[in-house]
Amino acid sequence: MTSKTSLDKSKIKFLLLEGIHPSALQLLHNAGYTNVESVTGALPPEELERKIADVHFVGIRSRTQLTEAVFQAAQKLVAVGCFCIGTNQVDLDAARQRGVVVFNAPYSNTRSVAELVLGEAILLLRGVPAKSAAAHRGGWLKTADNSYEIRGKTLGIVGYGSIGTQLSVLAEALGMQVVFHDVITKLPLGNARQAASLQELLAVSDIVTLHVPELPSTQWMLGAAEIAAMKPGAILINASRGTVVEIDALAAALQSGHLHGAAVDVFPVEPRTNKDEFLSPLRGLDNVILTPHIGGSTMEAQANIGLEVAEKMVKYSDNGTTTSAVNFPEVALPAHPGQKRILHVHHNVPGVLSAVNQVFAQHGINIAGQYLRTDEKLGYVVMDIAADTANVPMAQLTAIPGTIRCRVLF
Ligand SMILES: NC(=O)C1=CN([C@@H]2O[C@H](COP(=O)(O)OP(=O)(O)OC[C@H]3O[C@@H](n4cnc5c(N)ncnc54)[C@H](O)[C@@H]3O)[C@@H](O)[C@H]2O)C=CC1
Ligand SMILES: O=C(O)CCC(=O)C(=O)O
Repeated sequence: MTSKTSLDKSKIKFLLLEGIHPSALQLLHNAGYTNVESVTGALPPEELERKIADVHFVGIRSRTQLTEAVFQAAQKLVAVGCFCIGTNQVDLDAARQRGVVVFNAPYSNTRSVAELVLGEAILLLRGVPAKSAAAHRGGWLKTADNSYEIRGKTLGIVGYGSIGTQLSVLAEALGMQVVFHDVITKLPLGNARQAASLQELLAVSDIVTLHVPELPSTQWMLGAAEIAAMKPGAILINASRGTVVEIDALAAALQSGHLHGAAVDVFPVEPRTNKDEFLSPLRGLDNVILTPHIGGSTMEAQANIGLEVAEKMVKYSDNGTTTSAVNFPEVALPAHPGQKRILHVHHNVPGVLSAVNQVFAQHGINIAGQYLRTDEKLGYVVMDIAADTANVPMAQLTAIPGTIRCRVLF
């Protein structure tokens, strides 16, 4: 159980890792948060644990692993901003157990990923990666053999969410037939159709592209058997997560000629910084486009993500708003000017709200506004009380059984 009173804005420390776009820094500064440290790459675990000890807000992308040990070291942390879609790099339960809110940007780089995948599909169907590699070595592979238009080909999309559906629309505009597989029954856009199973999708697709999150159920979902079930001469694209495809099985299928080509943006192990060496069994295969996890790395996407996630962190810091948090009940209590605001985070067990209200009643403190939201594990209540309340009974509020964190915001 922890309790603290809000700090002056200049004392609230932000740590932004992995080269987050300057739009985030600008937004934080404009909102009065000037104590911001920006770091280009991801930090090694020990350095991260040391650095995060006095940080209130941390911003990361996909390479920083926020583990139980990191949260243990981050005693002052109140929120995490994932400047990306995926949140698999964060131990969301460890964060929630400590009352740490996690935000992300669920849509800002969707279009960038969809465009890259489509571009790669066209290049691979024409054998461009291999022809380009040969030309760099002085070769000249002028031939139409094994070169195809994208028009009329079948695109198999695994994971028909934000990226999958965006890609579906773009692919149909180019004359492709779209078939998708999802664990949920989804409304097909345009002329797309939902396959009865992953096996059916693999059997009919000329290009298979993966857009599922990293989950226990998606781990290694494309292994040797699934790759063998793809059409001979098909193409595989993975811009989801590196744990979705068995990379050795993919390398073998490319070497044997079963697959015509592949584009891979995400890997089971990725270098932490741009100075670290990239190691992969796919290196040296000319029919493979290898990219350094840049599916969402466009100036447009990064600038928008910077604004979106920084704004979410500012709103949480300024007034306790958790709208669109990924691990927390969503609360947005309108400001009641001139009043004190208290945040109380607790385990979702019976009686906590009633105990909180009893504490205020005992002290004759009237509650001007109160908003409680719960999920299956957590309760989060934001309360406004009269500004002239001389002493907020923090010790009593914090002592209520089930309390995780209680603080006076302003
Ligand atoms: N390469 C890159 O730079 C980027 C990679 N990504 C990755 O792409 C993933 C997908 O992003 P969004 O489309 O925004 O996510 P989303 O959550 O909108 O869609 C994911 C879809 O996958 C489905 N799904 C989940 N488990 C499945 C399974 N076992 N089989 C079939 N379908 C399953 C879900 O029902 C959902 O429809 C992200 O979770 C992230 O890991 C996202 C952005 C950039
Ligand atoms: O841009 C990044 O660092 C990560 C992009 C990504 O994989 C995501 O948004 O989930």
